[in-house]
Amino acid sequence: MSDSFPGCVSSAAAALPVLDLRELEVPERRAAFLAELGHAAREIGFFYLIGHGVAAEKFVRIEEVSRRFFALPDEEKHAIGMANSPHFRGYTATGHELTRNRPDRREQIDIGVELPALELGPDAPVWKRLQGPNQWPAGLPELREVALDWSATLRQVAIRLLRAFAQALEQPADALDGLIDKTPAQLLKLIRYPGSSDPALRQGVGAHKDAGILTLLHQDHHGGLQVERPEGWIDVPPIEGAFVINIGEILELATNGYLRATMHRVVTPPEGVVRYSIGYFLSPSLEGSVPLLPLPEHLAKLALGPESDPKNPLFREIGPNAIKGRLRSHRDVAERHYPEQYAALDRLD
Ligand SMILES: O=C(O)CCC(=O)C(=O)O
Ligand SMILES: [Fe+2]
Repeated sequence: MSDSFPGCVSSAAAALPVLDLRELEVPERRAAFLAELGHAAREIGFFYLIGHGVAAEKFVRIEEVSRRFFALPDEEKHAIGMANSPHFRGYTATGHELTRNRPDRREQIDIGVELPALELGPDAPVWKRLQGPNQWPAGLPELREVALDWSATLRQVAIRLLRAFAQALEQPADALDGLIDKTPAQLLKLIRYPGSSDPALRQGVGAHKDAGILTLLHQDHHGGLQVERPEGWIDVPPIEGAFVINIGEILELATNGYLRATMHRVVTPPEGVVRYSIGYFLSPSLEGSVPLLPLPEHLAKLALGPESDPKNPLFREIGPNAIKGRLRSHRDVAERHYPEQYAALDRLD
């Protein structure tokens, strides 16, 4: 796929490290695992994870329910359109999500933590409206059980990794727990990328960094994910049963840029091919703010400072950051539910 893109470097799977989470529990392998984890997250910001313990049946169930969801009639998907939801949950049709102001060629459903909406007075901070129920399709009742089970399972893997990161940075294992110990937040996205050979429709999802703490991605066998490296964009080919893990901007901020949130994108598959992927994003509790870890001197001197986009600076307070990102990506939700913020959006661009 890469040869159709100038400046794109092709790569073997081995271009990204493969880490085995089982090694964390083996006393004589543990130190080496933590060193590899720190290295992968610092140098590349992306790696494959095997030995994560997620049962093969769970992969089968989530893949199956994802395909069945996208195969529902359009009316059923549109009935749970994200524009209905001030909590940014539900279905987004192809072309309706923007990355850097350009439409992505993918359809998806966003599923967060299933909690009731908060009762809010007029002076409540606007980000408190992010909490609320998901939208579930009437024609696929199993989606709820399977998606919430997958999210709960991946949350445990993500938390194990977060604690391993803390230790790789020579901190106590719970040093980053403050990010997640208030109201839980997370996002599960079931995604479908329809193929096209039109060069104008190459953007499956445009180049971006993930906004959260950590992302665990399950991709099907088609490929299309690419990561930015100093030498150009490299392919991240699928490895069966492995998650692709990447660092989000929150972890970059908490480590003063020692760990890296790396740019990545998805290239539209060729005509006649459909790619499915499932992203689990561990998000910080909205009420919190991002700590700055007191890294030991020998690590601190390697921290680059967070590479903040001047057009989109990051706040340490999590709630305001989270709502800003969602409003920019989903203008239809902004227009319908956040008119005041919608009117101000262009000034942010
Ligand atoms: O679908 C993929 O492979 C990656 C998607 C992604 O990067 C995202 O949704 O943030
Ligand atoms: Fe991403």
